[in-house]
Amino acid sequence: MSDGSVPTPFLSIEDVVVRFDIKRTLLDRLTGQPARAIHALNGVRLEIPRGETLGVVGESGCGKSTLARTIVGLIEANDGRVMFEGRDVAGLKGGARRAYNRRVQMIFQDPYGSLNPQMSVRQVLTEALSVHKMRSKAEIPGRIAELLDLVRLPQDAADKRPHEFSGGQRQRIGIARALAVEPEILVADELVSALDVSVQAQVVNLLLDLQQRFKLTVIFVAHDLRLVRHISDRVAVMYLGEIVEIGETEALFTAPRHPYTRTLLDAAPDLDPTRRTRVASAKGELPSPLSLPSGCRFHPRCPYVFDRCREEHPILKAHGARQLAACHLEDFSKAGV
Ligand SMILES: Nc1ncnc2c1ncn2[C@@H]1O[C@H](COP(=O)(O)OP(=O)(O)OP(=O)(O)O)[C@@H](O)[C@H]1O
Repeated sequence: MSDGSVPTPFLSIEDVVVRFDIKRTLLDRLTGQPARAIHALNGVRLEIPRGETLGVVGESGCGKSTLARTIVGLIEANDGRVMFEGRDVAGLKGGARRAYNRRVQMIFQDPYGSLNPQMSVRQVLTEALSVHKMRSKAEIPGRIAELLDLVRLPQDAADKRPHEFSGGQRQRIGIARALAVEPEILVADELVSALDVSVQAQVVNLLLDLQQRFKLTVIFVAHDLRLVRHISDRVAVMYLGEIVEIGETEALFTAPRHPYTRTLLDAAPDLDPTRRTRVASAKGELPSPLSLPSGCRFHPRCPYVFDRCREEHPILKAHGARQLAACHLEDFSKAGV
């Protein structure tokens, strides 16, 4: 509590803006082209309570990975703040910063790329345990055995190297490495998208078990809506660097409040569309993040567009107790097209 009455949010993302500047070429300079930037995050605002699993979905290029990387501190925001237990992460120094880096762990899509091929699993885990001084030297072998059990790998895995494992097993090693430092938040960016479908469910169920066992807060970035529905308490839908809808998982999946969410759900083959009223879908391609549309960023593709959408940027507003959506229509599913 900050003043004895208002609870301090566990993790809050406050109007975060991230731009990637594009280097001007010689030709750009000669032809007087102005400097340009990719607008990857355009004012993302989000609070994540302790213990929640938040799914983050949206088309490729909408800023999911940028958001994940900004939360763990791999990308610095141009504007806005990431607040952890009421403190601005950008301002954390020394021991406080190291503590944040330990408490918030990222698991990457490609464990092969993030695991040193020369190191055995034992060395990988020993390194993780030593960097953050999690255990004394004498305690490390016991902790490694425990971690292998936790991610359901056999004990002899400790002396093997990454190439001796399947993709799913490597992903378990990545999870064990993250767990070694006893994090409170796990940020999983496309954790299973490189794996076979049959293996995906096993790894996601493992994550779900670990989340419950250690009361972890999980940010689960994924394309696969079926998996997101399975694992998440709430889901945030991103479009062109903004959250256009956020809500409790079942509410959002059964009665989406933003036309873009509906488009995403309609495009997912293995969700049951018969439970939703059919409405019109988005048209066209995702606009370039180099030059954002005016008003509602979704308006050029929205089947329900009207004048206000072209001019006024909608903010997230409540639809009942369980959802927020940034759309000028009160209820788009009742609008005529
Ligand atoms: N390091 C970078 N330099 C320049 N542009 C970048 C960089 N990282 C991301 N971008 C751009 O920022 C935008 C958002 O990318 P991001 O990877 O966050 O989207 P995403 O939703 O995670 O996509 P995907 O689902 O394909 O991973 C894209 O236009 C992308 O090309």
